[in-house]
This record gives sequence, structure tokens and C-alpha cells, in this order.
Amino acid sequence: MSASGNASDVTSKSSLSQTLNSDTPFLKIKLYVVVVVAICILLVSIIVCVCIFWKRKMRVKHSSSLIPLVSKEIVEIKEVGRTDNLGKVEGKIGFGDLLKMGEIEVIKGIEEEKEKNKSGESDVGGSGSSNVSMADTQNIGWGRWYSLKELEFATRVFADENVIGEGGYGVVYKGFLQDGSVVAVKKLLNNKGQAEKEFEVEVEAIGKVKHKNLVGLIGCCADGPQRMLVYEYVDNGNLEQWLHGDVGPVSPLTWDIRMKIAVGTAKGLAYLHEGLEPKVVHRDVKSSNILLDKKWNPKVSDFGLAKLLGSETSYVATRVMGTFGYVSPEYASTGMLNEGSDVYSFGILFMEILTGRSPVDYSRPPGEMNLVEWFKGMVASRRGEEILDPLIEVQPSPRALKRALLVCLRCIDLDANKRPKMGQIVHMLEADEFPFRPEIRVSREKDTLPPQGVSNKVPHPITHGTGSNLERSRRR
Ligand SMILES: Nc1ncnc2c1ncn2[C@@H]1O[C@H](COP(=O)(O)OP(=O)(O)OP(=O)(O)O)[C@@H](O)[C@H]1O
Repeated sequence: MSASGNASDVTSKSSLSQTLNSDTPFLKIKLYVVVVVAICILLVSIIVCVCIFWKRKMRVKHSSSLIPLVSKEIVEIKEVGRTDNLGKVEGKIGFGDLLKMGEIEVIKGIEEEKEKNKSGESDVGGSGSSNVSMADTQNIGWGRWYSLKELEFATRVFADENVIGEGGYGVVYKGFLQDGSVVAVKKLLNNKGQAEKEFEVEVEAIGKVKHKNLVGLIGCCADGPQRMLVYEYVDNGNLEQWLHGDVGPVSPLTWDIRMKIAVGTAKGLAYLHEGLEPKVVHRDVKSSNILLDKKWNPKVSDFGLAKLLGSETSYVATRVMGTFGYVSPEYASTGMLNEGSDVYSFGILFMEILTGRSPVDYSRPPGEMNLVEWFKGMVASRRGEEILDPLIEVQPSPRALKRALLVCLRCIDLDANKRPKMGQIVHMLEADEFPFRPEIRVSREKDTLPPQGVSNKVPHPITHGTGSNLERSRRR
């Protein structure tokens, strides 16, 4: 390069630096400051644009399956599981804190699933009830939309041989998906409007609920006017069939199995009531809605009647739904609905489990047709041991029976506010010492009650409930 060229270079550089050092008219700020700020703003804008672009791209990707891949609940649950040692979490559960209890149940399920997956014996729900593979579940998140063709293939075009049963909302078919998994397909009745609404409620509210004691909704299908729900298949019938079907002279439902079913059902309902926000009231708790797997794990099904509720409020239902014999008096008469109505229905269900009797049975003598009235009368006249299902071969201990009777009576308290919460019921059924406190157990044992009677003079350490039906019935 020539000397004149170098000189002109130096001149242009110095004039550039002079220009940059010059003051701008705006507040006399140096030009180079303005340039630097402008470059920064440009860079930030580019970064923001790139971020927005990627976010949008991700959203489009997720919305393609319509159902979110991972529910809020599951995200929260996973976080709990990740940060805490499971044993530690369990130790922290407060008796009234069913939110955590629900989470722990699911965490356990997730952990069990992980273990099973490693050893190659995967099943959804952790109970051996479903054949949906873990890999598939991961692929679809908690649910997905199925095409009509897929479900036609699965049910052999809704063949009669595949029909499992029929309920108020439609026919349920057993289905075999292409990947070999087994499902229950509920083909909803085609009455437009209400069915569609119920469908939306089920899909939105129930699809994201996962608990080992709740039947999982794994997908759905909307094709023209046809609406279908795809559930995990639960392979051992429902509780009504086992309680009232022909099972021979000795029921396979031993006392321990019945308690397992009652506790599991209570846990499932507690999760709906206390583990979700907004909470879910089932509205149709009854024995045919308790499905069982081969290990007698109960799974609460049929969320067709469930409505989401805002917390702390009662919900006036547009129409009273539920099943005769299980519906709480206040729900039947006023339509006022809250989780207390489910507690009442659970109380009736629990009585049914203990006695093997239907809530209303017209084939029985007049004084025994109504289960609640008969049950209360038997306890009041201290004949508690006689209420047990005669098909139970091995009798429970008097203490276990007392506990069960007391729980039933507290659940059906006419004053809905005095009924325990489902979480408290779980604790009552599981706690070893319930319903006694050590310091007064001796005096209690001297009480005039026979072994089969129930003492409820001692307030429950959690609920401090008083004035149950039993107390009233004993005063009579
Ligand atoms: N996920 C499932 N796995 C296996 N069987 C199921 C499943 N869901 C429902 N069933 C069975 O299908 C039948 C019909 O169930 P559905 O829930 O439609 O009606 P229901 O509970 O009998 O009556 P309602 O509609 O009045 O509640 C029942 O026998 C039930 O046990």
C-alpha cells in the first residue's frame, strides 16, 4: 500500500473517531453512546423475536394433540418426587393433608412403574389392571385423541361380543389397540347437547386426573356426532358384581379385602376432593362404579357426573343426578352439592361392603328394605355383629368392626357439616389406635357397650366430631 493511501486511512479513522466523539443534539450525549445503545437494543430485539418464534412453534406442536401432554397435577407431582426422598415425604404427611397423600400415592405409582419398566413388567396404574404399555403412555402423555377407525379396529367395529356393559351414558366395549394394549371404550349416546357437554367435562376435568384408585381416562374420540371415551381396562369386574352376584357360599371378598377396597376407594375420592384444584365431586359413588383388578385394588370409575367446583363453595346442580339409595338427603332435596354428598354415598357404599346388602332391597322384609334404617337400628340395639355379610367366613376383630361401623355412621350424618372429610376417613380406617386414645382406653373398655357396639364418646383426635348418628341412636 502507498504512503498516500496510509495517510488517507489515518485521516478517515481520526475523522470517524471525531464524529463518534461529537455530541448529539439530544442532551449532548456522545454519538458513540447512542450507537452502542442502538446496537444493544437491536440485539435484545433479535433475541426476544427468536424466543417468541420458538415458543409459538412449541405451542403449535403441543396443540396438535388437543389434550395437553402433561397435566398441571402431574408436573407438580413429579417435582415433589424429584426433590424429596419418598420416605421423607411420607413422614411429613399431616393427617388432614390429603393433597400430599394423593401426590404420594401417585409418586409411588410412578416409582413402581419405573421399577417395573426396568424389569419389563410394565402396566399403567401400578396395579396390574391394565395392559397399556408404559412406553405408549409416555408417548401420549395422559391422553390423546383416537380416530374412529382406530377404535373400530380395537372393538371389531363395536361388536356385541366386545360389550362389557351398559350404563346411563352409553355402552362400554372392550378394545384391543394396535399396539396390543387393552382398553375400555365408552361409546356415549348420540343425544347432542347434553352428551357433548358431559363429554367435554369428562375430557377436560378427568383426563388430567391420575391416581392409582381412579380409573384413568387415556383418550377420547370425536367423529361427527359420535363421542367416545377410552379408559384403562380394569380386569376383574365391579364391586356390585362381587357383592351381589352369585359367588357361592363363601365370598372371595374376605374382611381384609373389603377393607382394602374401602380404603382404596376412600383414597381415590379423597384425591378428587382434596388433591385437585378445583376439586372434583364424583356425584355417583356406588358399587357398580368401583372397578376391581385381580389383586382387589379398587378404582373409582364413571366420572360422567363429575363437575368441577370452585373451592370452599357448594354447587347448586342444574339437575339432581346420582343413584337411588346412595344420594345424600340434602342433595336429593335441595340440589346443593359438595363433597359431603360423596361422603354420604361412600357411607352407604361402605355399609354395602360390610353387610353385602343393597342400599334398597325390596325383596327383604319391610324393616330391612332400607339399608340405612336397618343398619342404624341394628347398631342402636347393640347387634352390630349381626350386620356382617354372612358370606364372610372369617370374622373381624370386635375392634375392627367397631371402627368400620363408626365410620359408616359418621359418613351418613344428616348434618353434612359433621361428616368427616374423605381424607379423615382414610386415616380413620388405617389408624391402628382409632377410635381410642391410650389414656382413656381402659375406662372405655369398662363401658357398657358390647364388643360389637361403637363408642363415639371419645372425639376423634382429628375431626373432634360429636353428635354422630350413633350417639343419637344410643340415646334413643
Ligand atoms: N374401564 C373399565 N374397565 C372395565 N370395565 C369397565 C370399565 N368402565 C366400565 N366398565 C364396565 O362397563 C359397565 C358399564 O359401565 P358404566 O360406567 O357405563 O355404567 P354403570 O356404572 O354400570 O352405570 P351408570 O351409567 O348408571 O353409572 C359396567 O359393568 C362396568 O363395570
